[in-house]
Amino acid sequence: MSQAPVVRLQNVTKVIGKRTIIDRVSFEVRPGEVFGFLGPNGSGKTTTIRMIVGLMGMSSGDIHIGTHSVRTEFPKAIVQVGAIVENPEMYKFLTGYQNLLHYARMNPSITKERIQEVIELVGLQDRIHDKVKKYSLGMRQRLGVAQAVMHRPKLLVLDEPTNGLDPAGIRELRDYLRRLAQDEGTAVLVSSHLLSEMELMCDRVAILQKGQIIDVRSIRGQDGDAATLEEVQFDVDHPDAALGIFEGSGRMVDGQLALSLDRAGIAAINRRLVEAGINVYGIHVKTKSLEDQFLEMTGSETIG
Ligand SMILES: Nc1ncnc2c1ncn2[C@@H]1O[C@H](COP(=O)(O)OP(=O)(O)OP(=O)(O)O)[C@@H](O)[C@H]1O
Repeated sequence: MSQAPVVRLQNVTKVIGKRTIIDRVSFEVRPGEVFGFLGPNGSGKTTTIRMIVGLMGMSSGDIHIGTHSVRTEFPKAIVQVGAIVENPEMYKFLTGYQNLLHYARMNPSITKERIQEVIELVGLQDRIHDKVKKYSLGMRQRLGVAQAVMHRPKLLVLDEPTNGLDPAGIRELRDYLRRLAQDEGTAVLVSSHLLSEMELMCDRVAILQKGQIIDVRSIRGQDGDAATLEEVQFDVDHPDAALGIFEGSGRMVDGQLALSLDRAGIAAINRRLVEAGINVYGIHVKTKSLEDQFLEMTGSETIG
């Protein structure tokens, strides 16, 4: 909790014509965290990701990458990002290695040692000198990730990276994304419409529905075990002020501040509210599995 977020969305909104496609979306991803952006098809994941990487403008709100605003300091913000949003462009008649060399030439800070490092990171060392046209989808994706992280971005963004992968490919993707987060401290943001995949891969997930974040919660404890987290509502006299303190992790439910917390978290949040001069009249704990919540909120057809 103490580390400054790598990416921070604050009330990001996108209006197209008369439709609000993205409605006040706020969340943050911290260094070394694999963060899932989960929602049914059409909920607005791609639109949000396109705004993060500057492929689309925001109607209101802001996104910071580190300390730089995507709105007002785009060049400084985007150099800290590696992304695969559409299919990565690869030269199929070149080898994987030649493709990486080609991209490395555009950035003088990328050394041969770094290229070797990213190849090992994504586990492509045995096939890197084969032509890309011989690669499976999973291998092409690894090459795409290797290319996206060569310049050591603080944030890696992948839109629906599990699409088309078989279970083994998904497991491999999970393993190397976790390695990247742990070894290099990269913050990883991945979108998916499949809860089962997000649960395997992510530390935390935000659930998006109809352009709104309806939940942000942790999936793993620091030791890698599933954390026992609960939805906790704080009945307070100034809910808006309380929400302001926990922007990014808190949300408003029935006029009350709601957060996903473990037992220690409940006590800590209560203390912070009181210290901020906010009166707490009640604390309500609701235990529900992520799957239960996701089903309830978005309908069963989207569960993988
Ligand atoms: N340029 C656009 N003009 C109008 N509507 C748009 C535009 N782009 C996206 N939308 C609408 O915004 C909503 C969110 O789309 P988006 O592609 O972001 O969803 P998604 O969660 O990524 O879904 P999927 O997984 O199907 O790609 C959809 O209802 C879509 O029709």
